[in-house]
Amino acid sequence: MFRVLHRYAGLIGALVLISIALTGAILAVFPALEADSRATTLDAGHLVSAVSANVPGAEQITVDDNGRMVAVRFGANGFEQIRVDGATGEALGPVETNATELWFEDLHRSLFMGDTGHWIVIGATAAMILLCVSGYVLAARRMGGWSQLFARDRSGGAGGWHLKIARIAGFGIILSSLTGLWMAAATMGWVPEPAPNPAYPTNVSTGTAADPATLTELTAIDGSTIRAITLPRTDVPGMAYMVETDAGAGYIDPVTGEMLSWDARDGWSKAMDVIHLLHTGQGMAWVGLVLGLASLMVPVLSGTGVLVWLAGRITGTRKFSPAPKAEVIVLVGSEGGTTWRFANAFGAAMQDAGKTVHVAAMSAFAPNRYTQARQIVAFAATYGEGDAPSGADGFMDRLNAAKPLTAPLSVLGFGDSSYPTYCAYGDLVRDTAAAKGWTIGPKGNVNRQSERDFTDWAVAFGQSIGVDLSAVATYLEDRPTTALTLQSARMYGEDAQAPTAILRFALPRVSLLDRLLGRGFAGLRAGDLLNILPEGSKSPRAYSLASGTRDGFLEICVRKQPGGLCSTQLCTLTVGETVTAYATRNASFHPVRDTAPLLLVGAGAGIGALAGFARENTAKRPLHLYFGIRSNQGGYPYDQEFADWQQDGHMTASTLAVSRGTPARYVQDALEADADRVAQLITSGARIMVCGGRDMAAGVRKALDHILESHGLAVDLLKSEGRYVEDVF
Ligand SMILES: Cc1cc2nc3c(=O)[nH]c(=O)nc-3n(C[C@H](O)[C@H](O)[C@H](O)COP(=O)(O)O)c2cc1C
Repeated sequence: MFRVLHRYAGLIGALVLISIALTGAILAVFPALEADSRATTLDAGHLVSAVSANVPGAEQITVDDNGRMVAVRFGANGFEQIRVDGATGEALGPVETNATELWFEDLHRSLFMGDTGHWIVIGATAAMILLCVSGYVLAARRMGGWSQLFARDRSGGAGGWHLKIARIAGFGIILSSLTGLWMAAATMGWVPEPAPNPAYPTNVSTGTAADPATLTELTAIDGSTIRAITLPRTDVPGMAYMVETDAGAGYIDPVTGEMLSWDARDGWSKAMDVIHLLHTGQGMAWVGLVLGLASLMVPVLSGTGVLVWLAGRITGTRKFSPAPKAEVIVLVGSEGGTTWRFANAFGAAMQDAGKTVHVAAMSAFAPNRYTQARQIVAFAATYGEGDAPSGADGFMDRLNAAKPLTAPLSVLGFGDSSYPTYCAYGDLVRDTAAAKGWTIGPKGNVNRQSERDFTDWAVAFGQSIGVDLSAVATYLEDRPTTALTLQSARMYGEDAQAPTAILRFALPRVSLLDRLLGRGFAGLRAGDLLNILPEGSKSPRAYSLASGTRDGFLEICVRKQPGGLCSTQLCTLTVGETVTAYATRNASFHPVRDTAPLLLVGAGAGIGALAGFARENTAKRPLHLYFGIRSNQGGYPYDQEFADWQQDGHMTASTLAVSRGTPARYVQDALEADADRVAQLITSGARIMVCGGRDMAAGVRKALDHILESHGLAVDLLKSEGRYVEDVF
């Protein structure tokens, strides 16, 4: 329901909302431009005396919300409004209306359409509130609960920006909209006007009026609190000063200076003042500027929102049911995105078999919404050392907190059997659920996105509930792949039986849509993955990118594996030949954008991503590299670049460990040898990124634990703080 509300309220109102928001943002600047620094220091009596002397015939003195003081008198051409210097009471010249401000005000309040426009604006403002509230509900679901609303979000593209901006700007937009609606209601007379209303005195003295600067009650009023003073007419005896201040309104006798009647401003009227201030910023310019900034985000949010919606339509995502209506809940724990392909295929096959299906990220796990669920299925990928993928953020906490449902939970793990922690996260989910009392459905693992593993499990699952899913593989939409042309190849380490190639491919043309949606080959960064489909296999192999889209080429570092299908094909590729590939994001292995030093540790082909981080380090943050290779005879990968980058500041220092050199040492030995410097870097806040083989990563963890022990730190602690990340293969 919230998704439909959010989508349609947004699409219908987008243009009107953009116009209201932009004009609101522009109007918010006027108070800051117009704020009058000549606020008065005089009391009301001396002010009236000075203004009367400078503007003969003045009948009223008013002060607007920005402190501009105006004297009004009846002259030859009717009423005249004269700006007055609050500090001296001197006349500054006729008031000039700001035509631009009036134009924007008219557009903002009624789209130049009078009452009809006013109603459209009221409707659109209400839609804006619905949009923000439904948006917050969706954001909380996506982040895994309200307590996680502001947790770090690693998604990129239009959707990522939409979420990041909306979470912050939403509060300002809601505040502006609510106060705007209230003011519109007040204009329409739907809320009582709370102005103070003192009784007109009947006992005003009729003698000669005294100099206002001598009237006790008038001079007792602080001039800076005045909103308006109406002066008694000299030709009509028995008239009193009418004074309106921040505190209330009353009448003062012009002869005796006595306060004849007074009506204090009540709480209601003060609340209206605050609402007015919050909406217009008048009287407190910075509030206006903050809210104006939030309003400026409305067009950005409309644009990114439309792109998210378009992306769903263009990729042809099948329409699944909302969670409370679905019999089958499919939850996806993915990092690189490939698991979604299987989940969507499974969901579509189940739907065509007559089931109502809901497909969502594991991070959106909300068991209390699964009121019709008969089956819950989790497709869970594994990362790092058996860790959860980012798409399952918060899942385990909620599983632990939830009461088991009667619907059984089936877990299909996605992983790679070359990892010792093969599908470990899927196993963890299954074991935890079983321990909590959930009934566990058919289990299975999918190795390297094997369609056969997937089909085997799906068929077994279907049988368990009486549904034929033997054709599930036909629902697998293939990812769009691209032919990449090799531009250059550099080979190293052939003497040491560790052939490693740096392959540079031409960046394919990136469509505008991909660029806007941040997908395909658009917006890639070093550390993202280039998935290559070797000839003769449907199973892609992922290589870390050593370059980003901005570099204008795609570079990977490949270690030739004995008998390896893909690495052999890549290492024998010649310039001008092509490979079939697609790219996926690996946001958990991007350097966090801050100024903390980077400590990069890697070995073998792991140097690719690390070299990419140095290449993109245009901000020249401190960057220290420890890098292990088998032999440096005849050079090693990126040897020339490292020298250049150290010269131009992209890299602070690089330390090489050669396992078949003299002295023979691994990268962890190099870290131990530099223990003091390493400890100093980490204790001063460095972020550590490790890339390469599993054994190397385990050795590095051990060495760092040893180095950090005496400093009260450990790798696990750094990991939990997000300061230690690994990309291990
Ligand atoms: C950096 C990285 C680390 C991985 N770590 C593991 C692991 O520890 N255990 C495992 O079984 N699979 C591991 N895998 C394999 C993925 O789980 C597997 O490719 C999965 O299908 C990816 O799904 P996704 O694209 O939806 O995230 C890893 C893959 C990458 C790229």
